[in-house]
Amino acid sequence: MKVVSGQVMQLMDRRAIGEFGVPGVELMERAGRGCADVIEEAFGEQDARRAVIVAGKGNNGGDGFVISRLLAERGWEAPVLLLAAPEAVGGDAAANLARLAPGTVRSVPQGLAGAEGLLQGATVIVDALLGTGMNSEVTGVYGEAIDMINAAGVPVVSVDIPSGVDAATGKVLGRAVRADITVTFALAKLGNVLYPGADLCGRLVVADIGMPDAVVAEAEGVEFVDLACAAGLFRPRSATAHKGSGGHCLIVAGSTGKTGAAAMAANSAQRAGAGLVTLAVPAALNPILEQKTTEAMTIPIGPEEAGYLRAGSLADILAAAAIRDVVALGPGIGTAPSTVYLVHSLLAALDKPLVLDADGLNAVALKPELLPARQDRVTVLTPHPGEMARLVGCSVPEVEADRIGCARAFATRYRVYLILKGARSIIAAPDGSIAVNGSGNPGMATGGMGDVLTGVVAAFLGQGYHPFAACQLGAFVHGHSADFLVEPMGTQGMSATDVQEMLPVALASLAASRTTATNHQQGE
Ligand SMILES: NC(=O)C1=CN([C@@H]2O[C@H](COP(=O)(O)OP(=O)(O)OC[C@H]3O[C@@H](n4cnc5c(N)ncnc54)[C@H](OP(=O)(O)O)[C@@H]3O)[C@@H](O)[C@H]2O)[C@@H](O)CC1
Ligand SMILES: [K+]
Repeated sequence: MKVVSGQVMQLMDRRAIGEFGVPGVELMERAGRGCADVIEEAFGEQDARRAVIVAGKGNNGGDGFVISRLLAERGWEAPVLLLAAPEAVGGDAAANLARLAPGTVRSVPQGLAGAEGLLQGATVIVDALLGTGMNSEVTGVYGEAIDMINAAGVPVVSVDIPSGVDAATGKVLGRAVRADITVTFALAKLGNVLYPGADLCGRLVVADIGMPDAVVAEAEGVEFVDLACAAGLFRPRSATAHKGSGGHCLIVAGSTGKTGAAAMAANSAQRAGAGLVTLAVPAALNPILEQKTTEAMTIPIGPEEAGYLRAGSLADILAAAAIRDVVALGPGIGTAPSTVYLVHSLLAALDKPLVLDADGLNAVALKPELLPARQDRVTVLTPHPGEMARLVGCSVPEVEADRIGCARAFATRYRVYLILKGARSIIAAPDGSIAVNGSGNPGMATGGMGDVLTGVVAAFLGQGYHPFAACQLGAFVHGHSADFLVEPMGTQGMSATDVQEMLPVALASLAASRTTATNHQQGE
């Protein structure tokens, strides 16, 4: 599903009106109708049908006037609380304001004192205060109205985006409405899918407002990776599959005290569909990993007493990589100077697609200028915000303030693919393309989850997926697998190993979604 910023949506509206001759008032009519239909479907069965529309002076409010008129035509009581003087409303919104029956609108430009009673007995509140045109922190009467809506204890339907949420970033500007349903138009906005906006939207419905296909196709946006998107990217195994066609992953991992990271990365690669997995581990840890893993093969690296990877093992690792399809480097390797030197040497010398995580990333952060030495070879980085901050040389709050911008800038500058982890992981490609992962839950906030992701992404790369697809699938399947665990175990105490063991179930669900989609197409 394509997702755009509020600014891009406004450009799309202008193109539809200017180049394709769709009248703005018609777009507003369709937007209002889309909301009214959702309201009718969700709340229309109730005996008392009273929708209170809280409207601002812009076109978001204009949508609200259409909703009021259409619901009234369908037998609803649909009063409007307008937070501006009627004269302050202009354009298409003014045209729709003029079409409301006398007595429908109560205008309160100065404040809400005395207007609280209007919400009493409401079946639903329609939040039509602010949409893509919000341009500053919410204060004054708009802020009061948001507080009043949130305190009313009545279901809320937000028009386009919960008022107070920035459509470009999902951030709350001052305060924001908490909606039960949000009806957005033509395409979802970034603020509908990025946190905290995503959480404030409740159930998201994308209403078709007849935006011309060319305008939708040419709009600059990002891909939101949901089940349908991931299923479309996924290639189930063919009937003639053999272990050679599943790809062979080499996982270079582990140091004393961190054998679990190596085991989880290897086991997750296998659970995500890798044909074969080999672990290259410090020699002293080999007996432990022989025990911890069953399907994976292991290669002891370095002298017998070695509890960490050393620079002198470069040739051995290159030889191991030469007969494998993809290398994952970093889980649990530690930050010993000799290990860091080894990572730096491998960057240039490894002639295979490479996934770098954890201490592999910390080593790269010391010399990111080495990344271009990989030239056309595929490199995937999977940093969490702390690792991203180290890579860029900034603070974690700076990364979090603009996750998409930060991921895109690094990926394009260093010609790498990057998965910036966190709620709604951002996937960036060297050409600047962005995808936002839609799966996952707070249960994943625990150690080892990154090692699982590394194994999963390596498995998809090893199977020959395009790197951008491998990153999208890797991130989605990782979160989707964890989502299957929420019902039986909640979000506290879920472990990375639990997620690893659920990976085949997540893959099966992608395959099933593909089959359903194909059946639908054939049935059409
Ligand atoms: N264009 C189209 O054809 C279609 C658009 N559609 C709908 O239009 C919406 C976008 O409409 P929009 O551009 O009029 O902006 P909107 O979100 O209503 O708010 C802007 C108004 O609020 C004000 N304001 C801003 N920030 C504020 C704040 N913090 N606190 C208080 N006030 C603030 C600002 O005033 P200003 O500061 O500029 O004086 C301005 O007057 C979009 O989300 C969708 O619902 C659909 O009908 C489909 C067709
Ligand atoms: K709104």
